[in-house]
Amino acid sequence: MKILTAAQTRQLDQATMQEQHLTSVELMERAAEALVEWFCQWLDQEQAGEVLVLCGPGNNGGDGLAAARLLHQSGYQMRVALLPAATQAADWQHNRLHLPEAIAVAEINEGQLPEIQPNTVVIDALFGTGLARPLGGLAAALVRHLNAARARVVSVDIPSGLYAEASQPRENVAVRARHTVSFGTPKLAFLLPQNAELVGEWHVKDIGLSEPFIACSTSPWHYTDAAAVAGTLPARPRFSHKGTFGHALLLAGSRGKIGAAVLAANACLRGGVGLLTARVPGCGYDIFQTSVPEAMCLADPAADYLSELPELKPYQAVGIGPGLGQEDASLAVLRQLLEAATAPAAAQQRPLPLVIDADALNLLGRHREPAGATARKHGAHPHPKEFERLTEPARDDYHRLELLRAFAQRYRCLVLLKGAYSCLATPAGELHFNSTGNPGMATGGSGDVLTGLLLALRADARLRPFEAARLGVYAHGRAGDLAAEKPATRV
Ligand SMILES: NC(=O)C1=CN([C@@H]2O[C@H](COP(=O)(O)OP(=O)(O)OC[C@H]3O[C@@H](n4cnc5c(N)ncnc54)[C@H](O)[C@@H]3O)[C@@H](O)[C@H]2O)[C@@H](O)CC1
Ligand SMILES: Nc1ncnc2c1ncn2[C@@H]1O[C@H](COP(=O)(O)OP(=O)(O)O)[C@@H](O)[C@H]1O
Ligand SMILES: [K+]
Repeated sequence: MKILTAAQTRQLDQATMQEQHLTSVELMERAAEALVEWFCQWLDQEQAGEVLVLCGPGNNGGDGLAAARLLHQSGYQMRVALLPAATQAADWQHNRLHLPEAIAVAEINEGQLPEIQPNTVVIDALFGTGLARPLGGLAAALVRHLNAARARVVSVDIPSGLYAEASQPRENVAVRARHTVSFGTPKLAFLLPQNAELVGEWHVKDIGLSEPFIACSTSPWHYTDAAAVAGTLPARPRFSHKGTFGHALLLAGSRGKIGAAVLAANACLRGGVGLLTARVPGCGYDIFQTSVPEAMCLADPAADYLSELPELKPYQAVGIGPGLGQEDASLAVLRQLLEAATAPAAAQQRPLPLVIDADALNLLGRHREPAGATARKHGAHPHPKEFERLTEPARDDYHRLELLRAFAQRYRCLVLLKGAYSCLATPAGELHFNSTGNPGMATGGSGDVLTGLLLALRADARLRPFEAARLGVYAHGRAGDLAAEKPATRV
C-alpha cells in the first residue's frame, strides 16, 4: 500500500470525486460514516456517555460535524464545540446547517474552554491534513486543555497539530489521541516512534478513494501489508529436492552467545532452506549439533569466537552476525567474507548474497569500515543503535529515515531498520514499512530469528533480493502475531 503526502491526498479527493461523480459533501459523508462505524464498534451509547466533538474551521471540522449528526441519529448523546475562525470551508457550512438542533453547540473562547472530564469521550476534528503551521493562540490553548484532561480522545484523520509527513519541533502542541481514525492510506507520521504518544492506536478506513489515482501516484513510502507480499513465495515443486532451495552458510556465535546461532539456524530451517551449514566457535560445536540436528556444523579452530572463514564455494547465501562478539579475529573473518562476496569468482553466476546483522554491524561500525566496500549488493539489518554506529546520530525519526534512504542509495544495498514498523530501504530510494509484529517481539533473540529467516529466503535463487527481504520481514512479524494470538500455556 502506498503512503501519500497531504498534498497527494487532496489530489486524490479531487480524482475520486471526478471518477465517481461525487460531490465533496458526499465524500465527506463517506469519511464521517467510516468514522462513525468504527466508533460504534468501539463504544456503545452507554459506554460512551456524552460525546464532545471539537470542530476546527476546515474539512476536518466538517467531518466532525457530519459525524456528530450521524452519532446523534444512532442514539449517542452529543455536544459540539466550535473553534472560531474568520472563514469556514463550504462543506463545513453545509454540515453545520444540517446539525440537528437537539445537539448543544458552543463557540470556544479563551475564557470558556469546554468542560472535559477524564471519562469524557472527545472526537478531535480540529485540524487534519490541511494544517499549515504550528498551532498557536486559542487552538493551542484548547489542545493543551484537552491533553491535560486525560480524556478518551479519538482523532479524525490525524491528531490535530501533527503534520502528516513533515518533521516538527517537539515543543509543537498536538493532540494526544487514544485512537486515530484515518481514511484511505496511512500517514507517514503514524509509523514513527516519536509520534506514538500522539497517534495512539491508528486505523485506516477504506472510503473508496480512486484506485487508479493511487496506482499512478509516485511515493517513496510504502506499507507492506498482506496484499503486498501475496504470491511472492514460490511453491515447492513436487519433484524438488534439497538442492532446489539453496545451501546457506551461517557464521554465528561466540562463548556465551551460542544461543543466537541456534535461534538463527532454527529460523533458517523453518524458512525452508534446502541445506544449512553453521560455522560456530569450538565451544559451540556440541551445543549446536545437539540443538539443531538438521543442520551441519563446522567448528572453528578457535574455542571462543570465529577466527577463520570457511571455503565459500558450496553456498548460495551467507549470513553473519548473530552472537558473533566483538573480537578482532571475527572482524577479519567479516572483512574476508565481504571481499570474497563482492568480487565473486568468475565461475559464479551472481554475487554471493549476504545477510549482515547484529554484532557484524557493530564490528563494521566500531571499526568505521568504509561502508561502500562492505555493504555493496548485500543486505544489512540494523536496529536504530546499530544503524547509528554505521552512520551518525539522527536528530529525530524523520532524519533517521533520510539517513537510511541515503545509505541504501549510496551503497546500493538493501537496509532494514528494525523496530515496531521495520523499514526496508532499497537502492532505488524506496522505504517499505512493515505492518506485522508486536511488542512481544521486543526481546533478545527476535533479531537472530529474523536473520535466519532472511538467510533462507536469500539462499533460494528463485526469489529476487528485495522480494526475499520484504517477505522475510513480513513473515517474521506475522509469526510473532500468530504466537501472540495463542493462549498462553501455564506451567
Ligand atoms: N480523502 C480524505 O482523506 C478525505 C479527507 N477529508 C478531511 O479533510 C481534511 C483536510 O481538510 P482541509 O484541507 O480543509 O484542512 P483542515 O481541516 O485540516 O484545516 C484547514 C483549515 O485550518 C486552517 N489552519 C491550518 N493550520 C492552522 C493552524 N496552525 N492554526 C489555525 N488554523 C490553521 C486553514 O487555514 C484552513 O482554514 C482531512 O484531514 C480529512 O479530515 C474528508 O472530508 C474527505 C475525504
Ligand atoms: N514493538 C515491536 N513491534 C514489532 N516488532 C518488534 C517490536 N520490537 C521488536 N520487534 C522486532 O523484533 C526484532 C528485534 O531485533 P533486534 O533488536 O535485533 O533484537 P535481537 O537483539 O534479539 O537481535 C526486529 O525484527 C524488530 O522489528
Ligand atoms: K484531527
